[in-house]
Amino acid sequence: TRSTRPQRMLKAVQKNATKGNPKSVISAIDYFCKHSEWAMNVGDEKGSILDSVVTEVNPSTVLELGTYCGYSTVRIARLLSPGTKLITLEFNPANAAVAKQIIAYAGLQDKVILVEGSSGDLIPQMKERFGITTFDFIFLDHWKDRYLPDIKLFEECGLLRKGSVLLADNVICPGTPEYLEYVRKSPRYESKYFPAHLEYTKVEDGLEKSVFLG
Ligand SMILES: O=c1[nH]cnc2c(O)cc(-c3ccc(F)cc3)cc12
Ligand SMILES: [Mg+2]
Repeated sequence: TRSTRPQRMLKAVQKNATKGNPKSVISAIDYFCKHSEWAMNVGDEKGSILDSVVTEVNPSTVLELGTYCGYSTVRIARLLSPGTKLITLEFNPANAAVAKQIIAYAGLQDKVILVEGSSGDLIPQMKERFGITTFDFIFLDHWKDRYLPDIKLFEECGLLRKGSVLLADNVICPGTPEYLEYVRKSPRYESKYFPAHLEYTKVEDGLEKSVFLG
């Protein structure tokens, strides 16, 4: 039967990237998406903004919502301090299976905890299952309709502390208007918009960085 796009992306990584070299894995995926098949990775333009925020925060506890094929997982994990791990949640088992292999190809498997399941179910389990007190950095990149309920879940579960940074992809395209209104209006967040474009296109999109004020 016909392969899937994530499976073809994995083949492109195995063919064109160097094992153990995260930068080459990132480049191979971007090349595949620019020249072969578009895919919903955060991409290199928004990815550079992601890199700069991760570097600035230098987080000890990291959560990613929406692994997909592991592109942003690799981008984040390659920047983490030794001994720091990131937890990434993926709803789709087939995507998780590809992501696991791409993360391993980059040599970052020891810095990543990949968990299959829905964010709504898993967020309340973070403390008990992974010994998390609060998250220093959260990357929201799963499903636009989950951004608002999930940020409220973070608050309810006491997973945010003064200075926790949330970075959200796709706030313009596909768009998360209710989430944007919430973080921009709430006195408990300091929000900033980073304009960019939808990955591998000229369509407007951007990242919203929101700092929890406690
Ligand atoms: O569903 C998505 N989850 C996470 N990231 C996404 C992302 O970066 C882009 C898109 C997307 C954007 C335009 C389009 F025509 C089709 C899909 C979806 C997701
Ligand atoms: Mg995205």
